[in-house]
Amino acid sequence: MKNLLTIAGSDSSGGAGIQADLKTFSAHGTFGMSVITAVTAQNTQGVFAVENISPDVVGAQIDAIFTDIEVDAVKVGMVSQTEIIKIIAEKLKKYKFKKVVIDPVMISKSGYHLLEPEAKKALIEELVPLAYVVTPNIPEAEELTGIKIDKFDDMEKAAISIKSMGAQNVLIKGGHLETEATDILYDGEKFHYLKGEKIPTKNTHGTGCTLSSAIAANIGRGLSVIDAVKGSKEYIIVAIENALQIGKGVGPTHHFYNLYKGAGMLDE
Ligand SMILES: Nc1ncnc2c1ncn2[C@@H]1O[C@H](COP(=O)(O)OP(=O)(O)O)[C@@H](O)[C@H]1O
Ligand SMILES: Cc1ncc(COP(=O)(O)OP(=O)(O)O)c(N)n1
Repeated sequence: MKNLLTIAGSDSSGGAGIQADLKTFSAHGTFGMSVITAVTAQNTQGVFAVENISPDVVGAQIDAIFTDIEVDAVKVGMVSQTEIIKIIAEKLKKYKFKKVVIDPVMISKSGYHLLEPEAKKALIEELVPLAYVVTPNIPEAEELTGIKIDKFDDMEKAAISIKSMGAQNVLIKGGHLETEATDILYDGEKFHYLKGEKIPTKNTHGTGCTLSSAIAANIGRGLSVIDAVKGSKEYIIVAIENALQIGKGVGPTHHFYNLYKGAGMLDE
């Protein structure tokens, strides 16, 4: 059994954040653990309140896990404040932990700023350099790089720019493209296109969280970056195809074990 850790915010409606990550870890046959950075009051229609956890308690949660349990991979999601980002970076360095997937969550689909604007600098300087894989969506890649993204060429330029910030591998997610959902992985040498058709659904709450935690699970299971990302792309497609029409707004992706066919997991 592989042990996976998510460091992220709680989504009360269960579609994104810690809850999506833990469901994804379970669906990948791994044991999920969580360090909670913030509690959000959220549903399919929006984010209504956020309470950040103190940096000391975030740090104590990380210590509690790393001093006791072997961790195979970490995913970092919502981290709203500079001091929270700093303590996470400090602890990942202290435990010399390298298999880190960073989802640079900034604004929810409903438009709420999950990253306080003044914390962007710390995200770029402290966390992105620790990423084995960083997974911005198009608006996040634009915000990180200042590059306006209209076409694949711009996604490639943004990936090069984010790689130069210190991340080892950059996955620019294409869920915000108009006509297709093609993601681009840049490993410093090659661009790998993960082609995807746009599934006609409004129920895409938690797609970014689901994809990044699937990548972390696959890396924790020992897959190469490209195989981890390919398997996760298969996983997110099935999770979106089976997304749930619950609530009055944007419904969540759905995870269950026997839907998963990516990365040969069912053969193990
Ligand atoms: N309607 C869709 N059809 C198919 N794939 C999608 C759709 N929306 C998002 N995706 C995929 O979901 C993953 C998450 O991407 P994205 O939605 O851009 O992230 P975020 O939730 O961070 O905004 C990517 O692999 C993207 O291509
Ligand atoms: C607590 C929490 N963390 C992250 C997000 C963002 O989720 P994401 O999958 O990137 O996209 P949306 O669900 O916002 O569309 C969140 N909403 N809440």
